[in-house]
Amino acid sequence: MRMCSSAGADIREFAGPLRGPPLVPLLDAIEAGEKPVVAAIEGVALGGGFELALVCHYRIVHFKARLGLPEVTLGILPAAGGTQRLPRLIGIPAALELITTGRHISAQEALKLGIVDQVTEQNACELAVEFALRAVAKPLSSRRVSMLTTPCPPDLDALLEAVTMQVKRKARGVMAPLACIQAVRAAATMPYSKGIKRESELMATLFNSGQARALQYCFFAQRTAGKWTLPSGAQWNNSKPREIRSAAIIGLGTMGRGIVVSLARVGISVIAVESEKKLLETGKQMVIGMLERDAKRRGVSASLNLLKFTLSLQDLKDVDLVIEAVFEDMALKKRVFQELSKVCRPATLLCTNTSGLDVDALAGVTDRPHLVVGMHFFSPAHVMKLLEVVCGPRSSSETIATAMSLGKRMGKVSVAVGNCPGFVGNRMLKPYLDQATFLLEEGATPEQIDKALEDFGFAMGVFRMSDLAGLDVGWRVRKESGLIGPDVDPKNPPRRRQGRRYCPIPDMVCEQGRFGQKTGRGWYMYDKPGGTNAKPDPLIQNLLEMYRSRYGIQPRNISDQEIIERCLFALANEGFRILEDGIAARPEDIDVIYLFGYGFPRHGGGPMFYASMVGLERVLERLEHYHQAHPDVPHLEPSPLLKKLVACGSPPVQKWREHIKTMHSHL
Ligand SMILES: CCCCCCCCCCCCC[C@H](O)CC(=O)SCCNC(=O)CCNC(=O)[C@H](O)C(C)(C)COP(=O)(O)OP(=O)(O)OC[C@H]1O[C@@H](n2cnc3c(N)ncnc32)[C@H](O)[C@@H]1OP(=O)(O)O
Repeated sequence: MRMCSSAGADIREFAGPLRGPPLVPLLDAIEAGEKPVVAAIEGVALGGGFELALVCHYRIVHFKARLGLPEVTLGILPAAGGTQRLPRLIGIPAALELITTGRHISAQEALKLGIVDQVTEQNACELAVEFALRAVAKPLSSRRVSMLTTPCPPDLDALLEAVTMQVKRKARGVMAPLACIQAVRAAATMPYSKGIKRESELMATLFNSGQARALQYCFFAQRTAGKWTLPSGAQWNNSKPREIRSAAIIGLGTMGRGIVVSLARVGISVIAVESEKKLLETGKQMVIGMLERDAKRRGVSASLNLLKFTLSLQDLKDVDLVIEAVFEDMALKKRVFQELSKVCRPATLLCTNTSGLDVDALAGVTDRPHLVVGMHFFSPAHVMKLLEVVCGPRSSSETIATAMSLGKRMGKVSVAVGNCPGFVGNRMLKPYLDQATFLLEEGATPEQIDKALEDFGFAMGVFRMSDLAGLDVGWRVRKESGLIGPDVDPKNPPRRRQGRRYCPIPDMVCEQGRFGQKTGRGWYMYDKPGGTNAKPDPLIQNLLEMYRSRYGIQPRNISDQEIIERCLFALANEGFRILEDGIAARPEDIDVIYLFGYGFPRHGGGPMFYASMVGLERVLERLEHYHQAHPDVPHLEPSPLLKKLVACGSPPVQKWREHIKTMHSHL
């Protein structure tokens, strides 16, 4: 049997009624056949493709092939016998690890684990034919994997318990890995005929679950997100990116260092620029350390020869692309861009790593606005997968294509977005953070809000995340935007700014020098500056109590449901506005940004998919309810697009585009 490449079942088919003959009896029949069947595997054998290989009597694999059972990442389990055959073939511990993580393995690892019989650098198909001819005379009984007895460790229960705990810790609230463990237990404790029934029952519980729908949506959303289009008709598949051989990074702070590492490890020459000798030296040492650790982990040599460190912008005259990563200050960035305009050759692309400033205003101070684009990395930039490519109204299609392709080369999930304050991710963060602090005023604690969000599946609750990011960043932005400081009208009521509700608690926390993990104190307390172990701080509790009594706020019990609804529906509501404004082209783009940049749980699909899963009508009703209770919070007022979608019968996410008037207008 030749398997050029099989990615398994067609995932799109899971959305509708399943067609075709049932797979399990078909596979059982191949295995039970009297003629030897040899699988020749090239490319990939994943999911159902791998399960098909498991019913063959022998497996020959090309050395570049990859194998795996990634079903768990789609919210399901390998339901064509995979959970029953793999443990029989390689034992419980190894099978559990592969099935519960869904990771792909190389041909060499498959050989080591005993999954395949031979790895070849030649044509796998030709070798398989030779193999089959030799196998004709041999008995097949020991080659029928379903007939084997599962090698069972003596401490099976303890092992399964340990893996269950590990899975629960890593993937809180996720159903599929737990069902996988139960299916593997069946392989250890039941004959194949019963185990396969158990596999099918477990699959049935997962198959129609919201989690499976969300995870399968994420699979396609991630692939859709790279497919940008502009109103001009220019798009991902008709715009040629430029080849980037050399780049320069301005600023060796946390972001700059991460970007240097991301570029150098994919073979791009990098010139790193700092303004002072001491900063340059510190940055250089840190970059070298990061690259060396990264290379050691990947078993390659560190590409230090690609790096150059300098104090002079003059050294950038020949680079293909510059990424500015200086302090988040518009005047400073403008000075840098003016200088770059003078120094760099006319064809050099000028990119900014701003997390929310106007990319077009920066383009406006250069001699080449069409070659200016935002490349918003997420911290730490060498670890986080997300890249927002911010398209100004004057960015050319070639510039966008180049930034998107460079992101892909660096292993990022790149999403093209429009230019507005905060772009997509940080613009949506504002209403989310506001709701969290309003809930504090009303009676919740940081740990209660974080727990509700972490139980929902977020990698980190909003306060722990803010402590990690640094509270001073937002404080500075609020000062610059006149929300605090001398510009505030003294007649302004204390908990209102610019005509709407304002919570000053985050400012009060910063006034005490509590900037988060880096100062050892923030919304939580830590063992030391830079510590990561967050503990509730009685001082924050006191601050909240004093604050409430000063403003006569009677604290009330707030349910987890209210926390989730107010934080997440406000988040999605801003997402609808972003779609209306044409800042994101598709709901999938917003979801991918939140999945890869903000720790939104994959099994929730992202804020927009989550809203559709809850039901748009319900989201609208709850937002109306909360807006009525808090009329001074405009973010809670349901967006016109949400209302329109509900009026149109709440179409699925993939159909929202048909209802959005201004699609692409700002990209
Ligand atoms: C009450 C009801 C009871 C119901 C019981 C039901 C029982 C049903 C019995 C079912 C039997 C189960 C069989 C099996 O166990 C289930 C499966 O096999 S699930 C599928 C598992 N496979 C995967 O998860 C693989 C997914 N794909 C990948 O990992 C990668 O795509 C790749 C194959 C490694 C290739 O990667 P790249 O080269 O980077 O390319 P892309 O990722 O960009 O993909 C290119 C293109 O292909 C599309 N695509 C890839 N795989 C699939 C797939 N399996 N199905 C559909 N489409 C796929 C991908 O989307 C890209 O297309 P584009 O989106 O760009 O148009």
